[in-house]
Amino acid sequence: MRKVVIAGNWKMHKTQAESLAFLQGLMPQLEAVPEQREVVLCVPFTALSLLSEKLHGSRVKIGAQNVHWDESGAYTGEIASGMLTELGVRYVIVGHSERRQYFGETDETANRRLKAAQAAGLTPILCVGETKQQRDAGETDAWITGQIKAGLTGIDQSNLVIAYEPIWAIGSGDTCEPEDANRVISLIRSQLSQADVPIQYGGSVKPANIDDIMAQPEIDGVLVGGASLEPDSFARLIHYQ
Ligand SMILES: O=C[C@H](O)COP(=O)(O)O
Repeated sequence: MRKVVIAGNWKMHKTQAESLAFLQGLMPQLEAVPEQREVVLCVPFTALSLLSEKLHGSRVKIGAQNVHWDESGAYTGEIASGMLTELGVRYVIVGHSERRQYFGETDETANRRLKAAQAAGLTPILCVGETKQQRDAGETDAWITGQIKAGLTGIDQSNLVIAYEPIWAIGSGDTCEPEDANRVISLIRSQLSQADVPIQYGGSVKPANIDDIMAQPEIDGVLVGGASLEPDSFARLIHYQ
């Protein structure tokens, strides 16, 4: 049976003080989360240490939002895998569309980051997704197929999560129809050599649509931005029906 992974991506939000306030609201709502659901919070580098300590032994695993491919070196502003594992970080987002759009990341650099993450024992969450223009041109399937092929070259699929995030659905309130997301995720799964890789959907997931999204047979979880920033909202996503 495939694992379900419900992950929040805080992006560039929350100071340490704000992170603590979030935890105060979330902690009482972590009881009775079904065993097979993995709950992850991918937080800014500056909050990793604090949250890792506070959430130790809880149902919530900590994730980072990026990792460099080298173990150390002259890479100003970058963070190495060993710096994350030392803090108890378990997951790391790789190749998010915002990294690709604003910071020049590519399938090739995503692939290198994935390898470094896995070598350190981190579970990478590889993000793929098409633009509105590509979707309207009927290029979604070819684009996603190419991203998966390039991103996963030489990757161990036994320690991997994939997130399908159509770029036009991110932060827009314009969610992909659950059946449509299910179809693309099925296409991604058909390209994998391992059957048990969890594949998430991401893009304007919120309490109002989580149940419909998680009812789809191919969708194994969600990667959530905006709706992961408030404890009550994130708790509702964790406790989807
Ligand atoms: O990583 C999360 C995605 O970019 C989705 O963000 P969103 O839930 O705010 O649309």
